[in-house]
Amino acid sequence: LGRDALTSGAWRSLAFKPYNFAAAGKPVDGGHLHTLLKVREQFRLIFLEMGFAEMDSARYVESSFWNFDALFQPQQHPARDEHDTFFLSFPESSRLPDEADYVARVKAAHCGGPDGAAVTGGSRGYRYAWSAAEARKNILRTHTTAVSCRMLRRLATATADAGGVFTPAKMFSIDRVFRNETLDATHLAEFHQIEGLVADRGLSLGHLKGVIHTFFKKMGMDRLRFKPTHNPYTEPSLEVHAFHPGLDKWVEVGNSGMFRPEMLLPMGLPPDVRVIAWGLSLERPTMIKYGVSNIRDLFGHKMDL
Ligand SMILES: COC[C@@H]1[C@H](c2ccc(C#Cc3ccccc3)cc2)[C@@H]2CN(C(=O)Nc3ccc(OC4CC4)cc3)C[C@@H](O)[C@@H](O)CN12
Repeated sequence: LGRDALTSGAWRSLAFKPYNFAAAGKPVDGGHLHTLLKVREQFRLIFLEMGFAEMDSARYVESSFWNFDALFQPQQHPARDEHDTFFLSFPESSRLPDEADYVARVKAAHCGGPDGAAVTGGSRGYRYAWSAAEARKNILRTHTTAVSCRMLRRLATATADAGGVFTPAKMFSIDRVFRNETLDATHLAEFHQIEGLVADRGLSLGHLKGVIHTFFKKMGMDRLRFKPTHNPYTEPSLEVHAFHPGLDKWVEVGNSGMFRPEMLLPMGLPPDVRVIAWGLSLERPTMIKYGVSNIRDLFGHKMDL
């Protein structure tokens, strides 16, 4: 009906179909899990069936101490400046952990010298004047490895409280992390990191490769390649590549390594305890699984996946 037919009253002479009040209404969409959260649940189930316990990762604001210093990441490392990391203006800084002895060992590890070598089993450290003020600066955590760090320190103190009796641990986390980087079709200022770790005596690179094989095999990827790389807090470090049957090509699927003694020994873990860990993102597998080319299509109203 054009506007004039309505305003001129011509509609009065038209025959309208009688209302069918018995007609069923449009089915109401009862709501559904966001695609990312569906994939997060799938990863969570993979970890749980592998016997991993979930870490408490509910802390987006972190101190530089836990996000960087306790991980033996030096204060002048490029990842620690403003163009990679979001620093908070208020509260600008937080207190260092109350355990002054632990902070002192972290400082010694960074400073190096005889004190550092004594704490880290001989590492030369970075030989610079470590600043407590720098370590106190608050940031939005750049990786969930900060959570792993807190949990490993807790494992070390629990071992001490148990009179030195160490209990092995398998832990994971899947949560948001924040990077101050240029946005593009596949990068946002935040993403979800997935991280798993195993702490035990006698772990080797073979165990690291084995646990990663088991993890990715549960996603249908059983052809893996490990490529040497570098992380400040792991040595050795390995990039993980997998042959994706659907895409019929090799895909970089994550990063991994063995946490360094300069990180573990200051925590007070028994010197023969090794920690292997690996990480990946949640967005990358979700985009591949659902054929999303622009990461922004994972968010907002266009979500009809
Ligand atoms: C700044 O961005 C880093 C992110 C993110 C990432 C990288 C490293 C870690 C880590 C770690 C780590 C290392 C040592 C010890 C502890 C944690 C975590 C996330 C992904 C890691 N990546 C990534 O997720 N790729 C990926 C993962 C799964 C997947 O499955 C699909 C079904 C087929 C497909 C792809 C690799 C690349 O995408 C990389 O270019 C982007 N990376």
